[in-house]
Amino acid sequence: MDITLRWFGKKHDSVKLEYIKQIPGVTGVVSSLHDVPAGEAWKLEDILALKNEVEAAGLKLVGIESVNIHEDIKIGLPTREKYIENYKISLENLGKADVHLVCYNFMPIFDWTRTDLAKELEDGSYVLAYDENIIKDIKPEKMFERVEKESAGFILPGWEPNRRDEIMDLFEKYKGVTAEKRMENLKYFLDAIMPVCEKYQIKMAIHPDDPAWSVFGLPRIVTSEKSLEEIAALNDSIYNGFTLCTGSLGSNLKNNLPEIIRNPKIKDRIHFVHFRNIKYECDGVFHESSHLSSDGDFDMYEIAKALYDIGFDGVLRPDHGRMIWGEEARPGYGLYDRALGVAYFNGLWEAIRKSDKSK
Ligand SMILES: O=C(O)[C@@H](O)[C@@H](O)[C@H](O)[C@H](O)CO
Ligand SMILES: [Fe+2]
Repeated sequence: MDITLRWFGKKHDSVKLEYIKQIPGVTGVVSSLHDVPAGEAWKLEDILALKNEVEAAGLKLVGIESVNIHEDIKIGLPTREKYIENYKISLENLGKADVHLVCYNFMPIFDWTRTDLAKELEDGSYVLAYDENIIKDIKPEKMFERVEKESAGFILPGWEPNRRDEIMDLFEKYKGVTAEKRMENLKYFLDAIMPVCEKYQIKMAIHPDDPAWSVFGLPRIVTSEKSLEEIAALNDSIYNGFTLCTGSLGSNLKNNLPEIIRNPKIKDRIHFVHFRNIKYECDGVFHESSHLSSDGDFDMYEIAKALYDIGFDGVLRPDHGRMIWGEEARPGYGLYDRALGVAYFNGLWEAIRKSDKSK
């Protein structure tokens, strides 16, 4: 297994690769070409430059998070052909650069949604939080203002200010695009790219919708055990797989994470794990918590145990962390609490491994 951290590149991240390297057990990072807009083909030289930079710090570039999908592919417009071709070129170049994991999502218009990027907890730490009551009453354009104001000067994935103008136009384009249609569009995309993934052994890992239900009236399709089963069935290739993001999928408390991990139709397709915990305050209102089971709603031991039991040997990373010890960084992506998350996971994993009587 590779334990990694997400790194946004020198230009977009306050966390240094050298510091990531100091976290016990971390072998690499997942990163992206954050300046390439969704839909454009990635150049081999740019990928190699990123890879060299990571390797110079003694780490591996274990995967890409994310190669984003152009909205026309998600909507199923005729123009998708061009963007799918570009996606295939990006994959090919990643394969040539020896990168074999790609995380992506199929969320309409927005990536993850939060209503508060710096909610202060009792202990003085700051966390990302979600309140369905606010989302219910707010217009999407307003969300941009909210996010921009609170993002400490960093650009958040999916909420790039230059996307604001597209938003209303996109809402129009999404009208009438049902969940079923979106699933078909995902199949169309997967069928087109899988031959390239097979050729270069690139594991595609779709990220669940966050939160795991529809927001702003836009249907979301990666929200439950059933939807993961459906996605696995869209294309039989093992390269059509998942990012098991505990915090996203688990935001719907009906989703039983250990059970989903053990599901025979899903388990071999889990290529990437985002390991984190959340805490519900009341219905529809939650905040991200420290990784510790007792601080949140998930039993992190049971999640790690399920991963151990299925023989998980892919890539794992802590997902978001709290902002602690006065750190200033991208919301959710400070160094300190994510490093604590890694240490905690390492402890769980060692204990599970050593108590395995069958070994
Ligand atoms: O919540 C996060 O920060 C990430 O897990 C997602 O933004 C994730 O990178 C994307 O959805 C994957 O495309
Ligand atoms: Fe995630």
